[in-house]
Amino acid sequence: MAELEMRAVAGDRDAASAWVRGVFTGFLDRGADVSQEEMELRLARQELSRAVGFFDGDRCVATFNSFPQRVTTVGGGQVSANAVSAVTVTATHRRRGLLTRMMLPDLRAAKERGEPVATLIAAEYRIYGRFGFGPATGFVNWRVRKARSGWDGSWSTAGLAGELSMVEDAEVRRLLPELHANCRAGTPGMVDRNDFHWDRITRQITTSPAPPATLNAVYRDADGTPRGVVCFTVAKDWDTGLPDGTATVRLMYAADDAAERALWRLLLSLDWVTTVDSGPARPDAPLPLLLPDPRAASVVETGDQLWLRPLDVPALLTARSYPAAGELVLEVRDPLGLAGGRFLLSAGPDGASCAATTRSADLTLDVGTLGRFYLGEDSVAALVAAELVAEHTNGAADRADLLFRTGRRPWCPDIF
Ligand SMILES: CC(=O)SCCNC(=O)CCNC(=O)[C@H](O)C(C)(C)COP(=O)(O)OP(=O)(O)OC[C@H]1O[C@@H](n2cnc3c(N)ncnc32)[C@H](O)[C@@H]1OP(=O)(O)O
Repeated sequence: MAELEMRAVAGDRDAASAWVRGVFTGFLDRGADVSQEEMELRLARQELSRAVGFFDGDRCVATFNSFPQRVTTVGGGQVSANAVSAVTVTATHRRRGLLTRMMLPDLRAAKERGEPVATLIAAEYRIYGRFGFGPATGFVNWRVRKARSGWDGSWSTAGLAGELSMVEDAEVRRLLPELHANCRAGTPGMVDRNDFHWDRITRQITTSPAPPATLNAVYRDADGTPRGVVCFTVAKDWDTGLPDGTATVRLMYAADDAAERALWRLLLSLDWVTTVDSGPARPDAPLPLLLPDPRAASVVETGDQLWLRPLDVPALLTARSYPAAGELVLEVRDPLGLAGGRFLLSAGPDGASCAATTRSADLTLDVGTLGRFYLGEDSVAALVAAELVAEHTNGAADRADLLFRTGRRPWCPDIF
């Protein structure tokens, strides 16, 4: 087979259309199903300025995109990121290095632009570690069997400090940008989204695969300010003559604890529903502890969500806050030669500095491993136990945990 060449698709309508169909094929959807209307929407509204692909004749057989993103860090700051998305290589062209040929120049360009980190949501665990990405946030999918939970039919949403109301899709669309921004501000690991995304997930525009039609509820605090939203589906089941339905959360944003509790309470108090499936929920959601018998909530699945690829260690480490004072010398290995080196982090509640140093290292780790604890997700001591971090100074892992760990775990509810 002749050597294929990588091309940018921005500004070339035919190439961009083939690229969109290539993404569908690569994700095992039918490119032929992209309607003319959807193609026009995607070409007009999808951020394709950095999209590249490999073409075999007219067919786009490999796709890759990246776009600017803001990620909330610990302490509520924001870091600029290079978000990687729409990575596909069609089955006919896999394992010939096409992904590698798209990824490497993109990471180098992000580094040149000065973005401290690249991000993605990994379809499969084993794809991206080799490129220096590490999983930085996780999720837990809970299944609550209400009959086991202490539920006696009397649960309701009475007595909340605020108010819940059912709303239609258009109202969710109207409220989502502000709700999401409020939630994002206090949640390390959350990323910004654009209007195209909001239009799609609230079905204001028709795209495929279509998001499921949902029931929607909004929680407003005592001042009437929207603080949370849940969109859920209900599979009704009366086969046995008794109601045995399942409610599944498709989207939930809560800007504070009261909103989060209220939304779970609504779901748990739905009549006809005997099972509540949380979908990929924040890993430390209060859901099980809201139940008289938390064992009624069983873990269906756990997994990783946002992956981080540090590109500039000092810029990244100084973009978050630290609850304690301390110093740490990190030897960061980067086989791709983008972000490696030995760095001294001097951190404290009033700020942090980080710069290259010749001091001997306390800890040695691969660049992707930094992604694992940067937002407070993994414990460094546990990473030492797993031999993902080497500890050279006694107590250095514990010191790192005092600096990096957070009260609540980071959380990225969005797939991009
Ligand atoms: C951010 C996102 O968009 S996530 C979505 C990722 N896309 C998908 O999952 C769609 C289906 N899969 C695909 O499209 C392709 O298989 C891709 C994109 C994952 C990989 O593309 P390829 O061009 O085959 O990857 P490439 O040939 O560059 O592989 C580089 C290395 O990664 C390895 N690798 C690639 N994919 C996988 C995988 N799924 N599991 C394990 N290893 C993998 C290859 O074996 C190769 O290893 P080597 O260098 O030791 O030989």
